[in-house]
Amino acid sequence: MSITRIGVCTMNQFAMDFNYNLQNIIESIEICKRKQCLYRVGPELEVCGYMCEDHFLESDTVTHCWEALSEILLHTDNIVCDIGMPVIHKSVFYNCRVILLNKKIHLIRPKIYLADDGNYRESRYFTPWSKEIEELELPTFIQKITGQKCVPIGVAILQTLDTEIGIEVCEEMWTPIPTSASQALDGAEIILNSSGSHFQIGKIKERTELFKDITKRNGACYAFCNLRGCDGNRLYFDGCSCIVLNGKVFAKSDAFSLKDVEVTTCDIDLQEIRNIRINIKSRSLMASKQKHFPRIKLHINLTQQQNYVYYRDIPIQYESEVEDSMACYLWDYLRRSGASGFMLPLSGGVDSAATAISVFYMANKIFKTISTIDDDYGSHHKVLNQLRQIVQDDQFSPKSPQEIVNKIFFTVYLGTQNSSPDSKYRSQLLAEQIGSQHYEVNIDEICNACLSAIKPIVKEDPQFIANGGTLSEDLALQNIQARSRMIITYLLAQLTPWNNGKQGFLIVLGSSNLDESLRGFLTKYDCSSADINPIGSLSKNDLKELLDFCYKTFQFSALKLILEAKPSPELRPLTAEGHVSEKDMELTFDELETFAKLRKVQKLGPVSLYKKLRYLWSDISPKQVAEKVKKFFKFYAINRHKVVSITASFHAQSYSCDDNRFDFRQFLYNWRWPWQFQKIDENSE
Ligand SMILES: Nc1ncnc2c1ncn2[C@@H]1O[C@H](COP(=O)(O)OP(=O)(O)OC[C@H]2O[C@@H]([n+]3cccc(C(=O)O)c3)[C@H](O)[C@@H]2O)[C@@H](O)[C@H]1O
Ligand SMILES: Nc1ncnc2c1ncn2[C@@H]1O[C@H](COP(=O)(O)OP(=O)(O)OP(=O)(O)O)[C@@H](O)[C@H]1O
Ligand SMILES: NC(=O)CC[C@H](N)C(=O)O
Repeated sequence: MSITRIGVCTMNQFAMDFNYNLQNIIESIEICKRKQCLYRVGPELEVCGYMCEDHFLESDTVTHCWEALSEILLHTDNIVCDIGMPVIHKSVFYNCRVILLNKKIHLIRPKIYLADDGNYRESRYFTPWSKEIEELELPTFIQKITGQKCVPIGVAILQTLDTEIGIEVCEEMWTPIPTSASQALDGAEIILNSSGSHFQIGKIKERTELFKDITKRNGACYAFCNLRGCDGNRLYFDGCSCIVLNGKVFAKSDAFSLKDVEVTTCDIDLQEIRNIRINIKSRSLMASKQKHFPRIKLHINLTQQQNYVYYRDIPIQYESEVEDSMACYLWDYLRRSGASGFMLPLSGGVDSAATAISVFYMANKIFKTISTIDDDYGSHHKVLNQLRQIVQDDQFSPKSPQEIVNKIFFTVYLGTQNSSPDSKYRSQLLAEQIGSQHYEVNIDEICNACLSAIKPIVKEDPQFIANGGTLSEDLALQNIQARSRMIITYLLAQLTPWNNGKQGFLIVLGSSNLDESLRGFLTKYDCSSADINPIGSLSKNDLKELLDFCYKTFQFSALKLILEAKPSPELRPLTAEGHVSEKDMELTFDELETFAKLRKVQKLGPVSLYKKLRYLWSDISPKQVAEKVKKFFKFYAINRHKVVSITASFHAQSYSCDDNRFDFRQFLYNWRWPWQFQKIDENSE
């Protein structure tokens, strides 16, 4: 047997916060030493954090990384430290791994395939490495510590006294022929992948399948090391690091945890890799033809492990990944923003209930963390201290998640003459069950004051359609209610801490969903304009699933009532048939979700989308399909401008329509789409 133990460090790094990141890295190295790991691997760009975006283009960022590295070097006695940071070589920026051992730098390994789709734009900052190994001259203050003038930079396999290690950086694993496959064929037994891989529904499963597949085909130990936490923007890195051997997951980090540093490790018997490889003949044939990678020698024996614990294949399943990721994201946002809590306009509908329940979910996670005293990482103390700082009470010791919610979460029902008693009741009941401090404010007077102000200008009082008015009058009367809600919410967010004798401000949460944003069924600069929107990339159906899951988990009766109610903006006079969103939108939420997926995930334009839907919606005639497709694109085009100014949303879905970072499309269209609609008409005859 040949046993080795690697320390895979999942780290919650904060973009551009060098002190905090360095402290976490040093802590992770010390934990690795305590756990007798001889190789410490960290996530992608961990020194400066990921996403620094255009800060990656500032040479200061790279200089600060070297400064931090000068301290990390002092902790590298008898342990290989594999550190992620940007490096400049011959005036070109590279996204690199820096391999340290015994106060020396042994290799700088730049990324060779950059991440450039979806949420990533790495080639805006970095250049992929495409050369043979070269020599990089170290900054003089580093030379003084390492005693080296130059170190190798390029792609190589690390050769220790007893095994060989391949290095892969995040996106390289997602390519059709991953670098790890070639390195494994050339003899690397352990592959280390350091990543900054964000959360999206279903992605953890997809990733794990890739690791299993790579190690099954080749026989290898694959250690995937991911970042954790809010990236400083809309993404949440889910952590979920793991160690996989020959197709089986042997160890994994806690998913969606509040730990800033976590070291995952397990004992790997390298003999198991060798035995498998020898016996796959087709692999042997391929390996015999594999191009040779240069070797970098590390004078260390990695198989010093005397004890051996055998691990079993661990299933990776997360049924609450959306709730968990949103909760962790909100916690990072809260503790880093300096705010003293959240404020939410709570309407008694699905959307704001989903936002509210994600704050409760966050509190529940905090409560569980601070109730677990025997955790190796001191998370109990760290999280409790952060919470005490936020609530401005150094004795605060909550006995339930509701007690936490009560200190940091404020909700407000903003009723008008068009609001129903049912929605008011649902809002108040949910607030009571989750523990938020709930207010009720009637905004009729504010709307009336606005209308009085323009009285001298307008020819007569505007009326709702139900009272004989035009569509313009009706929309204006709806929008003034919606916009007044936003103003009152911000006013309360600013004054609530002061009113409670506390310092600071509250973060205003928004809750407009994906379907309504795509269709433009929202008032620009109303309650959809907030500081941050946790649910913006989720469809109404996703949100209903989320509420249903939370209802089953927490048994809050308010959630059941909310799920049973018909979505309504309640902005028009109450009539017998009510003000029903789907009727107003002229499209159902199911239809909108289908459009969202086909246009964004499958990248279908109006004509291809129509052709696809003819088969998917075979129960209606091609003409009816054509009408729905044209209706959708008309509304989308008229309203796309609303998405430009929409609140930043937490990214959770592949079909998000976020115009600022994910779904780049113009916002001024010819909404008649004459060319495309003519083709659709020709095809539907
Ligand atoms: N091309 C363009 N580029 C930039 N801006 C453009 C523009 N076209 C119009 N605009 C601007 O946008 C304005 C129109 O947008 P906006 O003010 O939003 O108003 P609008 O789209 O006219 O009406 C809002 C709609 O959302 C519905 N709603 C509102 C609130 C809540 C809910 C709910 O479900 O709870 C639903 C409401 O029933 C109504 O159907 C124009 O008056 C103009 O100022
Ligand atoms: N009466 C209200 N009190 C407080 N906030 C409100 C009220 N009406 C609307 N809002 C705010 O405006 C947002 C948009 O309203 P919208 O009707 O789309 O959502 P919802 O009421 O949460 O859900 P649903 O669409 O299922 O009714 C709400 O999520 C809420 O934040
Ligand atoms: N940082 C990266 O290279 C990430 C890319 C990868 N496609 C992911 O989404 O996880």
